[in-house]
This record gives sequence, C-alpha cells and structure tokens, in this order.
Amino acid sequence: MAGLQVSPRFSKGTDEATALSSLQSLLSSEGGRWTLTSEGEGLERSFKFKTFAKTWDFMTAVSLQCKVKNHHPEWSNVYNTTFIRWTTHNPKGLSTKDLELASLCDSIAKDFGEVEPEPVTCEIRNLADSATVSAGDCCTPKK
Ligand SMILES: C[C@H](O)[C@H](O)[C@H]1CNC2=NC(N)=NC(=O)C2=N1
Repeated sequence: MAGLQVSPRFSKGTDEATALSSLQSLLSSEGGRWTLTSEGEGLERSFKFKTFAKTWDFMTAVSLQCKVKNHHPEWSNVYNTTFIRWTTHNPKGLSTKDLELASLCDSIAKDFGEVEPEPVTCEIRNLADSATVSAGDCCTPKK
C-alpha cells in the first residue's frame, strides 16, 4: 500500500476492505493524524488542550463512548496532553471498534478545542505501555 510504512494487522473477523478504507482517512500518511504502532496492530496519537480541565473533559467524553462500545483505550495523561492507543487484545489486532473510536476521538477533540499536539514522546508512550502491562488480562471474553 502506497504511503504506509507499516502494514496494518487486523483482528480476526475484520472485513479488511472496509477497514482499510476507514484506516486510510485516519493515518497521518494520508492526511489524518494517527500512526500505526510498530507491529501494525494499533493506532496511536497524542491530543493536546489548553488546560488540564479541558483535557480531562475530553477524556471523560471518550470514556463515555468506551462504555457504549465496550472497548477501552490504552492511554496516558500528563497535564494537558493525552496519549491514546487503540488496539484490540482479543482477537488481537486492529478492529472496526478501534477505527470507529479513533475517528470519534478526532471529533470529540475538535469539540473540546484541541490545540496542535506535540510529537508523541517516549515518556507518555511508556506510561501507557506500563499501565497496559500492569492492567493484566482484561480482554479475554468471560465464558
Ligand atoms: C468481553 C469483552 O468484549 C472484552 O473484554 C472487550 C472489552 N474491551 C476491549 N477493549 C479493547 N481495547 N480490546 C479488547 O479486546 C476488548 N475486549
């Protein structure tokens, strides 16, 4: 695929043709703002706001959508910046929910007055990574 550094890895059962077209409009290589993670199994970007209050309001709005869709992000926050990664743990890979929620984050952020984000720093990504490890297995469907 032209302009794609990493190939997306979709989770099992994803309609790849549909997913690819929604993915393209999200990617920074295609004019969007999201980047594929190194293995292509997730989408990530940072969001920045003027104040912590706006940042927290944005996160609250995102969390309500997470409840509706029963899907959670791997995310971290420091002051006015929130780093968000969308990936599906089970079945592993990028799913339609990830794409939908990434796009929803874009529109919610706009509503909350997003400002130009800084490039993603290792620190804020590592914060999300370590939270993910300590969260344990949250995504194995209960029988
Ligand atoms: C049973 C339920 O569908 C799962 O626990 C859901 C909940 N939210 C989830 N969120 C994410 N990001 N990945 C998952 O695999 C996932 N699984």
